Amino acid sequence: MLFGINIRANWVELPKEVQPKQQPLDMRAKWLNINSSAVDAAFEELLSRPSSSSWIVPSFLVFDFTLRFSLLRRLNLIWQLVALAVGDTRQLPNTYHFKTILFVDFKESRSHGQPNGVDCRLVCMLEALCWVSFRPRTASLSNSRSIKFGRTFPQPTNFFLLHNPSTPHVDQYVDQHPHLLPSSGLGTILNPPSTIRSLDHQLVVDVQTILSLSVNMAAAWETNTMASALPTDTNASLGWGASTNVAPAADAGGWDTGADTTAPAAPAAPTKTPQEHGWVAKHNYDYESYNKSNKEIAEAHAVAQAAAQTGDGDENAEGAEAAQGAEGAQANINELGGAVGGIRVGDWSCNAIVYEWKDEYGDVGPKFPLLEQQLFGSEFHVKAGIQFSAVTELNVTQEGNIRINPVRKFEDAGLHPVMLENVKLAGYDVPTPIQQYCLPTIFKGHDLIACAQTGSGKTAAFLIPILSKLMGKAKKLAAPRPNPALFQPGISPNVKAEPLVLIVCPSRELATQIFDEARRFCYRTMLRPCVIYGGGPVAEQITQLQKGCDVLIGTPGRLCDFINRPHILTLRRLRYMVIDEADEMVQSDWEQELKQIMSGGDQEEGNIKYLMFSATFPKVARELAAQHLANDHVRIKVGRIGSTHKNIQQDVVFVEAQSKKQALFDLLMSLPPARTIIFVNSKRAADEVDDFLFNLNMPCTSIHSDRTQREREDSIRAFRLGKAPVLIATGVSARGLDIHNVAHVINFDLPSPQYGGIEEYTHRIGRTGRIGNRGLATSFYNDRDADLAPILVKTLLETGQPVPDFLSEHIPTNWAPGKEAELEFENDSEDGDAEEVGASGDAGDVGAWGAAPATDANVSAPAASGGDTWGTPAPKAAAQGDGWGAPVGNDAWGSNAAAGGATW
Ligand SMILES: Nc1ncnc2c1ncn2[C@@H]1O[C@H](COP(=O)(O)OP(=O)(O)OP(=O)(O)O)[C@@H](O)[C@H]1O
Repeated sequence: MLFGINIRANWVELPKEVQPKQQPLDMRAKWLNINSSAVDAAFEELLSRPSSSSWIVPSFLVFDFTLRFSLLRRLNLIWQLVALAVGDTRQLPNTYHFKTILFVDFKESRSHGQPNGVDCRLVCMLEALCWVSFRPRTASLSNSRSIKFGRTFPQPTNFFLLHNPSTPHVDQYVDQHPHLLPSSGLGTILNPPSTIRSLDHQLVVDVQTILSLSVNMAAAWETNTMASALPTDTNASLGWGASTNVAPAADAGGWDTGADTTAPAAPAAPTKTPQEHGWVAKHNYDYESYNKSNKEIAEAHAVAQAAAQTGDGDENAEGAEAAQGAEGAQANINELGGAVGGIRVGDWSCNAIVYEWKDEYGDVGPKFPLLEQQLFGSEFHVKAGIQFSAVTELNVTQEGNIRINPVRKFEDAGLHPVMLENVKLAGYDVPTPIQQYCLPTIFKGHDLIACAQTGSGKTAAFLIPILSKLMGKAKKLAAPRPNPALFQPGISPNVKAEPLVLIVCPSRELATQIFDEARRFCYRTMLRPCVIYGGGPVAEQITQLQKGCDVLIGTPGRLCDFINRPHILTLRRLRYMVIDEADEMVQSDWEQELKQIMSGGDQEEGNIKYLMFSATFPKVARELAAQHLANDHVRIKVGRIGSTHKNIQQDVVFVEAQSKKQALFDLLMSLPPARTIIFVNSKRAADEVDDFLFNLNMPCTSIHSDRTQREREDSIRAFRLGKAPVLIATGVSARGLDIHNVAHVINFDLPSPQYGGIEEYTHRIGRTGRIGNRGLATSFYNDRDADLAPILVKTLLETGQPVPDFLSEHIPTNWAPGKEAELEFENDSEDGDAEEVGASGDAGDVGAWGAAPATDANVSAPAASGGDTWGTPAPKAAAQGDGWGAPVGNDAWGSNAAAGGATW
């Protein structure tokens, strides 16, 4: 049975008798039938190919892989379509097998374009194929999923891939996987690559026609009828079909205009392409790199590490570098495989290069110029911006029995000399306010809750003092470790990880980012940082731990997994535990994990200092957090808890739901191209928006929790490097991300209270306007966001942002310019006594933390003490208003502004 029909693009319902009756087969999938003569001829050609007579029903299955589903949904879709296609043997007299399965793979869109996307799709296809050919009469759909590769096909199957030339990776994939060919016994694939290619040429035009008709399957999924998924409304005002998912004409490859066709008029094409507007070309993936096996990656890694860390060390470094000359240095960088920040293309973030300590180094390790360049020299690091001084205007409030004297200069902080050098190498001239208070607090050994705006340097606020303090003691405290020169995974004796510092954070991306920062500050020291996170390669993470691990950064699930394997990880030596994004950690689903981690060591009571950090800290989270800390813990906040920064311009525009995608595209095309993050509230929306923009040639990528870890890391890397300067993300996956030159954040969906509300809003927009840079945040608002409106308006007023007319009813009645301090924010209110201690004048933010009355027991700033006798004098409380360093000229749109030549 061939489900053929006419070119008028009807989506024809599956005949009643083969419609599945029960879940999970109760799908709304329908058949796309095409009657174009050219396509039909090609189909006939396919059908005429030899096949086993044992096939009961020759039929076609057309899979449209242009859809952007998560891996799970893709699998479900495939399974369910296959089930539909073969018929339900419980309902039908015969088993329907396919003679031919035709996979239409025509468009490289983001998730498809990703290397793992390719693998996933082909794996899905092959699994589907296995299943179709193999399905026992009694097998249920769920059982069938357990069918694995390696089983031989009972009958030959024709397996076709149709794809257009813009997706050469399919050919590459088949070329690189000869085991898929018949000789392996894994079925008969009658179209070796050459056939695929010739088929491709025959059919490409028609495939594009199919494409133009089938793009909207996703909408049909929801609407119960494929017909409604087709554009029926030309909606002249927008130039788009009523269905927001309908692809634009620019992408569609043209509608068929045959005589019997009543195809809708194509929507108006955008007048300019993104590239004409100055956006970089959309990014093609480097499949060669990403298809490397873990073994190949590990080998390249070993070579690179050796290249980065050779030479006699410090004293010769300058001379060696000079001798190397520009050419030599370049050659060495090339040996790092085009690595940026010590991570090569295609490598896992957990395998990024770290400084490998050798026993013969004495107290301080030698310099390695190439490694130094990788760690500190990247142009992709966030640099302090022109508005750095604005950070100092914020009031600092501290609370608790202890009073901390801030340090105004790194030189006065009693840092280990190597740390001081690393701080300079990182380009930090002066500490930010949160650092001014955290450094002495941590040096003095207090537990701490610290709250400061997004992008204000909280990571360094804990890393610098902790690592500096440990540097002098590492030899005494650290666990034994193998000689890095001799270490061989699987052969060297197993050494368990016994970190001194544990940093826990909610997202994988944040974990790897903190790891990057730790790699910098551990440079030339014995302290070895490692990162472990879900989705990453377990074996490789264990290998890293076995090389030595003094500073461990991790996400809760993977941490608990390793803690439960005491031969891999023990917390018995732990001295510091840091919980980053602490409000998220204490409030979310991690209660069990956090409990296990906090009590997971057999350390002596009181040995561990607990430190909690976040930019937002609702009262309930603060109370929960405080339960984990010592009674005399210090609490520090910079500005109002959860406040946004006035370096971020916040625009709110009214956009109806159905117009959002068009509005988004128009917005991106109305501003100079610049690195942009677009936030949505669901994984599905992330997929859809990404598809929409990508099909309009916007250089975008996306990330959410259903993506494989490979895809996630690759997306972030592409965004960080500017290859894909538009990132679509769900909120959680982007918490804490610190990416150079993010000039624009767009809330495509505002975070309603069930999506994190105003705290989530603060974190999202805080991806721009970091560390003194200016940024723009645009939020799409419509009536569905009314719940958020009152607090959103106060947030706007607090930093002097204009309130749009449609939100003016939410302006508090007693509001007047200059009364920012009187705005009431529920989550900031407490009833205690606190002392405002820092920064410029304007009192008005007192009493945020409550609890014990403040005493005047000034704690002097740290002398070079605690065994770290590094000879630096104890810092004096410097006068306020140390300049914040020269502006680095990193203005909101900065150098990106130039149309036609955006630099990322
Ligand atoms: N003293 C400093 N001078 C210059 N740059 C700094 C300084 N301290 C930190 N930075 C840089 O500022 C950027 C933001 O820091 P970080 O990511 O720690 O912010 P954060 O406060 O943790 O933000 P979020 O709440 O969004 O996670 C980083 O790129 C960091 O390297």
